[in-house]
Amino acid sequence: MAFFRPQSRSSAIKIVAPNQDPLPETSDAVLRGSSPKKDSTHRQCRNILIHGYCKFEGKGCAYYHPSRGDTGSPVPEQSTSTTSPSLPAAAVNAPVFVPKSILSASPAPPDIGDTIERPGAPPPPLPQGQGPSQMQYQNEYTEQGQESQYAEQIDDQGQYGQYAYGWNGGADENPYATEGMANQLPSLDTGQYGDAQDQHMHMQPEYNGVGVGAMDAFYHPNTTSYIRQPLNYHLYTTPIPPTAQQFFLSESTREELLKRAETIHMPPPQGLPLPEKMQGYHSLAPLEPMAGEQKRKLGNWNSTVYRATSERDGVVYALRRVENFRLTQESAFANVEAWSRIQHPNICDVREAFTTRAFNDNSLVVVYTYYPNSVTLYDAHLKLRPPTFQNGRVQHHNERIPERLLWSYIVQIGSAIKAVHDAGLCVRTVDASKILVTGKNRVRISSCGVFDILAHEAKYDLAMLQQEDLALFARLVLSLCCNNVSAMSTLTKSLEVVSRHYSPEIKNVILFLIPRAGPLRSIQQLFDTIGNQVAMEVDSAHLAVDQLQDDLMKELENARLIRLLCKFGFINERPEFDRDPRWSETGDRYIIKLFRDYVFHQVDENGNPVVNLSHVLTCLNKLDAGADERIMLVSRDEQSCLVVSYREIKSCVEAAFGDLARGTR
Ligand SMILES: Nc1ncnc2c1ncn2[C@@H]1O[C@H](COP(=O)(O)OP(=O)(O)OP(=O)(O)O)[C@@H](O)[C@H]1O
Repeated sequence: MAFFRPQSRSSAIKIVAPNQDPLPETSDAVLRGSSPKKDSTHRQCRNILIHGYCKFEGKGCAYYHPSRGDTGSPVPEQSTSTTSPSLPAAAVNAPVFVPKSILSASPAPPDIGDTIERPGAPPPPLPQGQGPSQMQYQNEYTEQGQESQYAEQIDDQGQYGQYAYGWNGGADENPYATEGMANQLPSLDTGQYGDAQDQHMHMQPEYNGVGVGAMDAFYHPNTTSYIRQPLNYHLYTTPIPPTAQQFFLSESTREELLKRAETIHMPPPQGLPLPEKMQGYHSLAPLEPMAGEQKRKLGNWNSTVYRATSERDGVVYALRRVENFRLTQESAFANVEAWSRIQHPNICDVREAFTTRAFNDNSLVVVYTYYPNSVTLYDAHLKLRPPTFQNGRVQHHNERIPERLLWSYIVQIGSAIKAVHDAGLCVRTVDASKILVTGKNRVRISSCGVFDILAHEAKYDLAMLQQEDLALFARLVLSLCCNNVSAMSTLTKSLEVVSRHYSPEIKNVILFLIPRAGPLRSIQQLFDTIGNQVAMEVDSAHLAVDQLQDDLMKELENARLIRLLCKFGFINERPEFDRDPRWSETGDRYIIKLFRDYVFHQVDENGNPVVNLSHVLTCLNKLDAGADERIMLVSRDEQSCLVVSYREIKSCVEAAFGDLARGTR
C-alpha cells in the first residue's frame, strides 16, 4: 500500500486545531504550530501564500509581505472570489481549501483538442465523415488518371505499354477492417495522425466531464455548455490496488503490433535495381530473394512480391509482379473487379492490377493488402527445419500440427474457397506457398486473381476449375497432416499417417475432397459435414475478439490519462502567462503544483524517490473522475498543508487549462 501513503514529509508537520489567534485569514487555511517564530519579520506571511494577499498587511501583521514583482517565493495571486462557501472539514481537523474555479460561474473550460474560436482563426478541420472519403479520393484518382476502366498507353514502339485496373468498392464496408490493423497505422506523412487525434479529442468531454468544446457540435448537436459530472465507472469500488498490467496491452499483443509497425515503416534496401516510382507506388522493397539470386516461380512464370507505398493514401501494399507478361487483350482484367469485391477474412484483398514497363520489361502487377510479418503456410509448417536434439535423440521432423489448429486451417481455408466459389470464381492458388499466416492461427489465401489474368486465353470450365480447387485443398490438408508437400504422391501411406495421428473426421475430409468419379461435389457439402468444427472455430474467434477488446479498453484508459498529463505539462512550470511570471505558481495553479508533487515527487522515510506507477495511475484516475476523496498536499518548505478533494483539484486543472486554451484570463 505504499502508493496510498501520504507524502512522508508531511509527518513532520504538526497538525493542530486552528486556534483563536487574531489572525483570522491565516487560521482559515493554514495549519501551523501554536507559537510564531521569533524571526517572523523574515518569514513570508502565509496569508500571501494561501490567499494572495493579507488584509493585515501594514495593520500590524508581523510577517514579511513581498511586493507583487517579487518572484523569489511562490506567492498565490489575489483571489477574485468573494463568496467562498466553506466546505465541512469533517475528515481531518483542518481548514478546507475552496478553489476559485468552483465559485466562478465562468463557462466550462475547453479541453485539449477543443477548438478555441479566435477572430480571424482558420475554420476548424472537418471531422471524419465530413471531408472527402477515401473512396472519393480513389474515384478522383480513377477519373483523372484513368480515362476509362482500362487505361491504355501505347509506347514508342507501338506496344501496349500499361494497362491498369483499379477498384476499391466495398473497402468501406469491410467488416474486418481492423485486421491487418498495423497496415492502417496512422502515418504522419498523410496527416492521418491529425485526423485520429481530432476525432479522439472531440470525444474527450465524455471522458473528462469537461464542458462542451466548439467542435462538439459535430457529435452532440443539441448540447449546451455545462459542467458534466463524470461517470462512476472511474471510481474504484474495491481497495484492490491496480497493477500496471491492468492499464496496458498484453505484452504479446504489444510486441506483435510494434513489430508489424516496424516492418511497415522500414525503409527499402538501397542499391537494388528497382524503379523509384511505378504507377503511383514508391519505396519498393522485395519480400523474397530477387529474381537472379533465386528465380521464384508462379506456375511457369517468374514472379516476385514487393512491398510498396501508395502515394495516393500513404498505405503500404503488397505488389506481386509477374515478369515478361505481354498483354494481348483487355479482357484479361475482366475478373479483377470481381476479385476486388470479395472481402473475406481469409483472403488477401485484391486492390488493383496493371501492366508496367517500369522494370524494363512488360510486367504484370497485382496489388494486395499488405500483411506485415506474415509467412507462408509452407514456411510455417512444411519447410524442413535443421535437425534438433531432443530427449537424447536427433530429430529431423517438423513438429506435427495439433489437430485443433488443423481444423482451424480447414475451416478458414474452406470458408475462403466457399466465398470465392459463391462469387462465381475459382481460387487456383490453394497451395501452402500461397497461403499466408498473417496472425496467430490466422490464414489468408494470397495471389488471388493472378491466374485469371495470366491464363485468360485458355477457356476453362468454371465447374471443373472449382473441382480442381477441392483437389488442391485435399492435397494441402494431406501435406499439413504428414508434414510433407508431396504426401499426395504416396496417398495410401500418407492416409495411414493421418489415421495414426488424427481423428477419423480429418481423414474423411481428405477423402471427400480427393477427386473421384461420380457427381460433382461442392465446398458447401464439406461444411455440411463439419458443422461442429465450424462452431468451435466461431467460439475461438469470438474469444479472440473479446481478448482484443479487453486490450483496447486498457489503451482507452491510457489515452484518458495521457490527456490529463498533457494538461499538467501545459500548466506546471509555465514561465509566464498573461504577463504574469508567477502564474503557474499562484492561485489554483499552486494547488496543481502541490498535487504534481504529491503524485510524482514523494519520497520514502529515507528520502529516496517513490517511483510507483500504481500510485500515479490511482491518483490520476481519481483526479479524472473528480472523486470526493480528500488528500493532504504539503508545500515544499513543509510549512503549510492543504486538504483538498480530487474534485477540487480537477476544477483547478480545468480552470487553469481553460485560461491557457482561451489565451487570456
Ligand atoms: N499480401 C502479402 N502481405 C505480406 N506479405 C506477403 C503478401 N504476399 C506475399 N507475401 C510474402 O512474400 C513472400 C513471397 O511470397 P510468395 O507467394 O512468392 O511465396 P514463396 O514462398 O516465395 O512462393 P514461391 O516459392 O512459389 O515463389 C512470402 O514471404 C510471403 O510471406
